Amino acid sequence: MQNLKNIKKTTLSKQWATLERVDYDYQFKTGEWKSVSRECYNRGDGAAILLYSPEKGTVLLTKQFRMPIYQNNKEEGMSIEVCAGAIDNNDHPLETILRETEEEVGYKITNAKQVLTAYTSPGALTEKMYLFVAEYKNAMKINEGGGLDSENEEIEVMELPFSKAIEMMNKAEIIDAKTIMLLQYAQINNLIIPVKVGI
Ligand SMILES: Nc1nc2c(ncn2[C@@H]2O[C@H](COP(=O)(O)OP(=O)(O)O[C@H]3O[C@H](CO)[C@@H](O)[C@H](O)[C@@H]3O)[C@@H](O)[C@H]2O)c(=O)[nH]1
Ligand SMILES: [Mg+2]
Repeated sequence: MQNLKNIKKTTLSKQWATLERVDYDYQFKTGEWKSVSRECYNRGDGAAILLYSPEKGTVLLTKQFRMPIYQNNKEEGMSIEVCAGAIDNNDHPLETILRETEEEVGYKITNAKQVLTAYTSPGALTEKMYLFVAEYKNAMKINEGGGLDSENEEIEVMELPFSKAIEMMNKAEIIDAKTIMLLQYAQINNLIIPVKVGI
């Protein structure tokens, strides 16, 4: 970029993830150069997946306690989300999401389709998320899911009619951005057509 120079990074915190302050000079459209400072939180990239069953008309979601949400609103700490996980250093997003599907919801899927890519909060986070969809079937269930005890995860698996998930999204009971993106993707693309009884 021609309108960006003198980038200087200062690490403000380096623990679980890294918080950096980035100072830089940016040339605005008027031609004027200005010094700008932005804090960037880096916890890597992520992958998420909407697991759906066209036969049953259902989706598999998770429910877990999220401290950052609780910090914002004490009433909303238990978050309903699609299965998701952080991408380990050199993993491919697909490998990550197949592993997370086993750990969090207990299904062994072998394939998934990447449908969207999204920066989840570009004013603050470096995180890019790879969003997938995949069909699941009862025969693919290999364990109860729930996440890893060793990582202090406690994840409730929820199997819901797709229509119920959409209703929960519309009533702001589902308020996680990646989950909303994927539910709306499924809606727009008619992934789950309601079963018509008696036809
Ligand atoms: N000690 C410690 N552990 C942490 C911290 N933050 C996360 N962890 C641990 O790191 C693991 C993260 O679990 P994942 O399933 O890999 O990620 P996630 O929390 O579900 O995050 C997913 O969704 C996020 C929200 O949309 C995404 O930000 C993220 O990229 C990912 O896709 C969990 O075991 C959690 O205990 C922290 O600050 N300290
Ligand atoms: Mg997770």
